[in-house]
Amino acid sequence: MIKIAPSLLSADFAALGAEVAEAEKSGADWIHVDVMDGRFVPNITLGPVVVKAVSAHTSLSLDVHLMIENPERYIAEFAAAGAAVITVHAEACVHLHRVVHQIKELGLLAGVAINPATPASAVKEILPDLDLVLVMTVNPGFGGQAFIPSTVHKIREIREWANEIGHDLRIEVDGGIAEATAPIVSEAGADVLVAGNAVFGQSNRAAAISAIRAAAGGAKLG
Ligand SMILES: O=C(CO)[C@@H](O)[C@H](O)COP(=O)(O)O
Repeated sequence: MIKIAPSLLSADFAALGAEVAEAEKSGADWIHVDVMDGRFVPNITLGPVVVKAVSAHTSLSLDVHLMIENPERYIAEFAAAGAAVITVHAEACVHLHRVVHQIKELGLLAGVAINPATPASAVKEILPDLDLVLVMTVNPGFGGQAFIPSTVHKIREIREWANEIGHDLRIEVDGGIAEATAPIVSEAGADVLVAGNAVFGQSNRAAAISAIRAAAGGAKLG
């Protein structure tokens, strides 16, 4: 089943409560929360205080994507704030296995993200321990960037590895996902589609979510 996770980065930051409530009403499955520190990525966004505030306005799972250095220092705080999924970057974690298990021990789903220039092999060894792999389809830091097609083969590779070991892995994609790119990533094996501009940038969010879901689902059926 495809999940659509609208990214808060493209929402109205002055009305986040209303924005997540509307996304839920419009058919979103998860809410994707982009946490940026101005060091790992060249942008600064929000922290656990905002995650907690947002969690009061939705019953959907909060899918927290940590684009920060030293994520191990903040995992407990994001868990307490209401995160259901926490994803850290392979490039930001020297002790990736320890960080992944820190997330799982808190009862959350654990994800690892890889940047466009990072090979899929960066997650191969730890794949059995993961609930989710996030294949970045843009360089992290900003919404509204163009999808990078050369990232797609990594989705396929990771899906094959997961199938080989019989592991029920979620593969998430993030960056430039819209009606046109959804079938490409879905056909390759992605099943959680993050969409910022293609949902929150549209006036009719329900129509935007169903168009992306239909495009992705069509590819799977085809
Ligand atoms: O993590 C990021 C960017 O670093 C994303 O979640 C963006 O917010 C996606 O935005 P669109 O490309 O879908 O507009």
